[in-house]
Amino acid sequence: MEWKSLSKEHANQSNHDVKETIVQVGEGNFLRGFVDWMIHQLNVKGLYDGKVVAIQPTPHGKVVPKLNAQDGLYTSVLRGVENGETVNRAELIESISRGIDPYNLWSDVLELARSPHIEFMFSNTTEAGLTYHQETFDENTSPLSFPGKVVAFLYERYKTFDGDSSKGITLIPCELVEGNGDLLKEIVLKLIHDWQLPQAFKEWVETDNLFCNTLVDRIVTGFPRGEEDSFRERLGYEDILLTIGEPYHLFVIDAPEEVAERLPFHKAGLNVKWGDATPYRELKVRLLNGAHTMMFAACYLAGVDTVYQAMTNERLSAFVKDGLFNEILPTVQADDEEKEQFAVSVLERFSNPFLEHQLTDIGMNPLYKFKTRVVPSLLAYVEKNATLPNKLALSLAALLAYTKPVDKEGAFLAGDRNGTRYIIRDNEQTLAFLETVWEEYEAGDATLEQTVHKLLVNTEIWGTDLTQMKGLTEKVTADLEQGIHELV
Ligand SMILES: NC(=O)c1ccc[n+]([C@@H]2O[C@H](COP(=O)([O-])OP(=O)(O)OC[C@H]3O[C@@H](n4cnc5c(N)ncnc54)[C@H](O)[C@@H]3O)[C@@H](O)[C@H]2O)c1
Ligand SMILES: O=P(O)(O)OC[C@@H](O)[C@@H](O)[C@H](O)[C@H](O)CO
Repeated sequence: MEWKSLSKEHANQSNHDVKETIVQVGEGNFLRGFVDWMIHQLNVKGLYDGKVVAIQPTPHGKVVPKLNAQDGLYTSVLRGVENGETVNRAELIESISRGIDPYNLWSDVLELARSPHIEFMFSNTTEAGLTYHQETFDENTSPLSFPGKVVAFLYERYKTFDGDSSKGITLIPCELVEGNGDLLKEIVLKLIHDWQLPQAFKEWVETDNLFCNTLVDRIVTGFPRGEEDSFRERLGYEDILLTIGEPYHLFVIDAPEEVAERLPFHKAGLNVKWGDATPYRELKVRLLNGAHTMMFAACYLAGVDTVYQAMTNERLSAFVKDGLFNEILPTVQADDEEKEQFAVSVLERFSNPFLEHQLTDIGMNPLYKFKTRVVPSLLAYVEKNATLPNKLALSLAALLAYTKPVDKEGAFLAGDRNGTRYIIRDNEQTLAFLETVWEEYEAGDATLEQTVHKLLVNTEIWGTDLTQMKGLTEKVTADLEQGIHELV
């Protein structure tokens, strides 16, 4: 049977006279399954009246054409257990009006910047996107970096409204980086300096625009590969942007009361907290993201593909629980009951049978994630116990095994699991370093222990010299020699 593609024919709300009030840098799974889903809830409940324009952050994006082909529509499916009940809820999300590819239609972005209605900017460009890149400014073309686009957008707005203080906007970045709002502001100011833009513009950015720190939490696994047929039957249309996630969500936004009034997520029954994100961040990044990062390589190399498969495998789930409860949890500074409860909820969320969270997806930029999400637990454990945490050390060995290249794969490297190729994705410098170090090993110019030493001594990668941790190089070498799948 031929299914119709999702389009405005299926919409419940009219797209006429829509007011575009939110600009969003990013169009990925997470934003669609989280922020845009939340704006939709506000619109539906009459608590907000505005739509989102999604801007593609990099020249390689593939989502904007799909979004526009579907008139900005897509379906969110939330699957899992909520308040003890199994839910499997599909909802047409109508909060996005359109997408813009700024590399082809930069003039559309500038036109948006000139709109008096714009009041918020959301973003999620991954940790790699929220970084400073030196680049030149040409008013007629899109800057390459995310912060560069923000500066160009704000500058156009500043000029259009002649520095009117009421035309500043509230920026709510969702990248999983500590102090994300402060960092975005810092990079924006640095670019304004680089580009020698007027001092008055800099002052307008600093005083009339608000940069908020946030913390986000929801597992969004994206498109349900392999389930296309059953979804067509269920929905009655073809949706190439179907977005699967769990029902659980938490959004912490550090912003003043007036922002909460303009964007009343909490009144729509959403789990949005207004205030300092720091305490939530520590718990979430160390316990949830830390456990994901600790488990992905070891479980993948042991032969399973998804988090759920790992959690339903006796040996692998014992590994995850041991690492989480005995090695990560005691090192996190938080109220005992609160952290225990959070760790229990993490295991429940990982055991969600309705989510197919691919371990290789969690393994994107794995060395960077290990540095920010696991190394703090490793260091704190050794400091506290004067001995190595067995499971975290094993997860480090697994990470090295996972990132050992066998080939190149476009701009990335390829790894091998018993004849199955997977892509090793990280930043350019990290990949070049891995390639060189492992080539020397393969050429017989370094022993395995010397290779592990070369990897662990790199402070750029780990944020610290891991060879200083007594016995770690030897333990990781021994684990690699024995084979990760034997040990987990
Ligand atoms: N998926 C989740 O469960 C989840 C939950 C919480 C937080 N997050 C965060 O969201 C981020 C995105 O996850 P996703 O599932 O939406 O992935 P995705 O692949 O669907 O989207 C990634 C987005 O980031 C952009 N991007 C990638 N590299 C970039 C760069 N160097 N510069 C600018 N933009 C860049 C892409 O163009 C795309 O818009 C993750 O890094 C993660 O920190 C994800
Ligand atoms: O999204 P990443 O790639 O930064 O990390 C992988 C997972 O740990 C992450 O997506 C979690 O599922 C998410 O952070 C839950 O809120």
